[in-house]
Amino acid sequence: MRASLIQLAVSDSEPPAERRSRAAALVRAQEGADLVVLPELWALGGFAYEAWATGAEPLDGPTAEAMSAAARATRVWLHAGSIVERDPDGPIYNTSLLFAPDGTLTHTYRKIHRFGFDSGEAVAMGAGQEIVTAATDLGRLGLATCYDLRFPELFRALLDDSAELLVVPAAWPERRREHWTLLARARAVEEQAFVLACNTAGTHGGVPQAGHSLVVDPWGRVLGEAGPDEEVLTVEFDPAEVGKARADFPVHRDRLLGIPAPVQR
Ligand SMILES: O=C(O)CCC(=O)C(=O)O
Repeated sequence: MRASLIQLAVSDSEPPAERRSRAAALVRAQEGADLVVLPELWALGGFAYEAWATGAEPLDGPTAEAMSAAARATRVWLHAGSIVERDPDGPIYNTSLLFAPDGTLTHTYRKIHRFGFDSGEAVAMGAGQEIVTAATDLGRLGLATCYDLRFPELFRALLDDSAELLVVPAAWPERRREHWTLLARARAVEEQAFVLACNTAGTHGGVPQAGHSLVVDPWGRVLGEAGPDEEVLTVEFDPAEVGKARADFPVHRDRLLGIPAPVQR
């Protein structure tokens, strides 16, 4: 299969409507790909907190509409990164959108681990409550977003739901780039899965982004890695490698499903 990760440069100066058109054109340019991935919160900016309340949109809002049309025109599975979702009955969420090649929105995932400690998502957004995997003709996708990458138990839950291709849109800062590439590889090795990790480039909310989107195979090998700037990273691989890796090195068989309790002293 061929996957294209669109590492969009996100700035505070480009209006969201223009960035939407630009992203849609980039998706349409990926003809021949099977799966196209965009980063986290690329329309408003992952660190542009002050833009979220007014820019939040519903699941049939302008970003979803543009991405559905782009997926349909290009006949690709499109993981359109995430939007600031306005839930009419609740808070805002950081919600990822997956579109089928006919443009149908088949899955959404609300980010479970909110980043920011005492600011940003952690105070402004609701936390997702559901693990999401998606059966596709390419394999089963497991959905996670940015900061989620630091929580291996989420990825174990995705494995337990048969995920083979772990798709991680992000807005990961340059300051912690080493963590980004290291954790993407760690999750691939642990779950014996492909990791497709798509970051933003540029600077939003005053936070320079790391770029360096990457695709990692189930052995932890980096099949392709972007540089720091806007770029489309295209990688070809065989999803059947997941089953082969799990059969050749059946480490999951040795999982202790109940870790022994600590000895009381
Ligand atoms: O965990 C990190 O270092 C970055 C996470 C982040 O920027 C996010 O989840 O938006």
